[in-house]
Amino acid sequence: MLGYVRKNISEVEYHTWFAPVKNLGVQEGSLVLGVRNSFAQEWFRKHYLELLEDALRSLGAEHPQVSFQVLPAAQDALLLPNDPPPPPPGNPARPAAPLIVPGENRKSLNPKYTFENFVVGPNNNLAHAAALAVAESPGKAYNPLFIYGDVGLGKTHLMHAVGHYIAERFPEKRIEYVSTESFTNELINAIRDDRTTQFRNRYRSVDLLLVDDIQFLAGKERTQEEFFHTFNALYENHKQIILSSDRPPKDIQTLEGRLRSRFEWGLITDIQSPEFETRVAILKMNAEHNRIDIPQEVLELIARQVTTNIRELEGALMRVVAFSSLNNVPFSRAIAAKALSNVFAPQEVKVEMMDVLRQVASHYNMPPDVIRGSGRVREVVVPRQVAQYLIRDLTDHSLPEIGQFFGRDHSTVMHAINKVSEALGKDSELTASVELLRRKMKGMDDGEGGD
Ligand SMILES: Nc1ncnc2c1ncn2[C@@H]1O[C@H](COP(=O)(O)OP(=O)(O)OP(=O)(O)O)[C@@H](O)[C@H]1O
Repeated sequence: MLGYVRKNISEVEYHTWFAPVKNLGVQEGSLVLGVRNSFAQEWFRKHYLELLEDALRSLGAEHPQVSFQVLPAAQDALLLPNDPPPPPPGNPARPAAPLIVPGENRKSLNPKYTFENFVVGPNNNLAHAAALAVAESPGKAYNPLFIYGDVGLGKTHLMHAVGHYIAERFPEKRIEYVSTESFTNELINAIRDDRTTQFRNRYRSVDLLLVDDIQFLAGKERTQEEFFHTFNALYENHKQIILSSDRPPKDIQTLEGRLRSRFEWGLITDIQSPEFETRVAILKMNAEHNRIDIPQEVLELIARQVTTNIRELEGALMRVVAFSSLNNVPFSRAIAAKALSNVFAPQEVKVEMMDVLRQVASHYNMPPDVIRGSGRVREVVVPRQVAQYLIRDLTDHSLPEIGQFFGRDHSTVMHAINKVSEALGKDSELTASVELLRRKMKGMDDGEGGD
């Protein structure tokens, strides 16, 4: 909603009126917004009601209703935004200023970005393990720790998690989190105002320095120079440095060689897009956090729609929640599909090997590991062959890759596929199973009719 509002009013207006608003949830079909005082309440009613209703409409609400409630003074004083404000239009989706939490040494950390709230999966387990190691022995384990990966995959989250962990154990340690953009701007201002000494002292006296989006150093010679000295000062004093980037150091163009080599001194680790199970687990955790009781199958539908960016995945969940509560209907796959249909083009669902195995296992009512195991009885061999056939059919994986997944060689897989192909159309039970599974996997069989 805020994203919509922000596009339609000036930045000043937005900051004056909308930044302090608190979401009090949906009550009897109406979205209740907490505002500071009765003056604001009146102002919102007069000037922003229609805009807010339009915003809800754009999110799929058919009969949007918004009301305003004055917050008690104490709540007002403690007012914290629930989420980082949305990016201004035109900028890539990333949170703006981090949230402020109490605790002297972690002022700039987002309270949500802790290890407890980080779901570990095959896509991020190495980065997670490295971050934990660094958190346990800062300045000793890997220095610097360099985390890279695409947009919205949890780099900032992991960095902050290290910050929280260290802040808790060592309240006296100074922790600084900064985006490369802010670092650059601060430096420019410091030079302009003749305050470079203060600037240097500030960054060279921290115990843990977290720098986000270090790829933006590319082409900025003066900032690189300054960062080089900051890096050296911290490194020599065994202070921990963690850097994030959308690409590994070797791919950052126009980065000075001496900086690149320093970035490679410690450990370089990447985060990949999460696979289906991890996406579902992240959604589940988010739902539990927000005390939303939402069926597993709905989470699975969302996880199939959004496959690459976790920020978007979370956005999709919130969209489904908003859609169903504003329209006062319970969660279902059909409702979720509807809520997401305007934003995410119904896509060919990308199926992964593990998805197929799980579906086949549940169809034949046996654990996935048994199907992948070494058993040779017919009850296991048939599901295994069906799984291999469907993986070949529905994914881009090669025979050797499928073989590896099942711990077998590619000729065994080829044999399995041939067996199933030959039986199709002859063995009616097998044919029905394969067709049912194929439909399920393509997301066509949602059991809800054509809603
Ligand atoms: N493994 C995870 N478990 C739970 N939440 C996650 C996980 N990874 C990312 N998230 C959530 O996804 C959102 C985006 O993560 P984050 O901002 O850390 O991404 P990023 O890689 O730093 O993105 P950018 O490149 O835009 O800076 C955050 O809300 C974060 O909490």
